[in-house]
Amino acid sequence: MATLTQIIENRRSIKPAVMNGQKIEDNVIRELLQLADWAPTHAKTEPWRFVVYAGEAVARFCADHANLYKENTPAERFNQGTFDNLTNMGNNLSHIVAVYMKRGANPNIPVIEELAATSCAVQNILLGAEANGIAVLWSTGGMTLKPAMKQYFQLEEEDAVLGLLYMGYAADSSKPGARNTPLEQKVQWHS
Ligand SMILES: Cc1cc2nc3c(=O)[nH]c(=O)nc-3n(C[C@H](O)[C@H](O)[C@H](O)COP(=O)(O)O)c2cc1C
Repeated sequence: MATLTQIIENRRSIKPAVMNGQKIEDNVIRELLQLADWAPTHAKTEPWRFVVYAGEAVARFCADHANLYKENTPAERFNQGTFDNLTNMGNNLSHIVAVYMKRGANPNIPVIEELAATSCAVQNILLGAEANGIAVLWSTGGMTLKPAMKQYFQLEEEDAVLGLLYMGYAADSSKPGARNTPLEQKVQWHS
């Protein structure tokens, strides 16, 4: 069994294009959502929300996503390749989990904390997926961050979509990672 350090270091973003069509059991997705639900949360607002697309709903969501792009893009900027990409995004994957932050009613908790907590929930999913040999891409592509997607999920003004998790299996999910900036340049250490 991999150690937590190995799981963190080995986790990589895996694009849907290299996923192989193999399906994840719904129960495994539920277990990953359970991990997400253990994220830290200031004042216990628990702002993370998930919309899971499985089975035939995957293709339906991808078609909706492509149509959102078409309906909200001026004709002169519309790109058929982008439309086709969004339409076909689900072809090789298993589940799509849309993640959004539901702004709580506690005004003492700033939005940044709700976003931070929801991001922690996503990382729990990513690490749980890595531990289970599941490939994931956290994507903000297409219409994910656009107002049209917020409307699609019927969100309020202060809520926010954080991303779409494209999940499946891939033959090689253990490519070495790379970081451009040495850690030393990101850390100030006072003692
Ligand atoms: C908030 C967020 C949004 C991302 N959106 C995209 C995306 O739209 N498309 C994509 O290919 N990768 C996306 N990624 C994945 C990053 O490209 C990836 O994490 C980065 O290249 C580092 O690689 P690693 O995750 O394998 O360490 C996103 C990552 C984060 C954290």
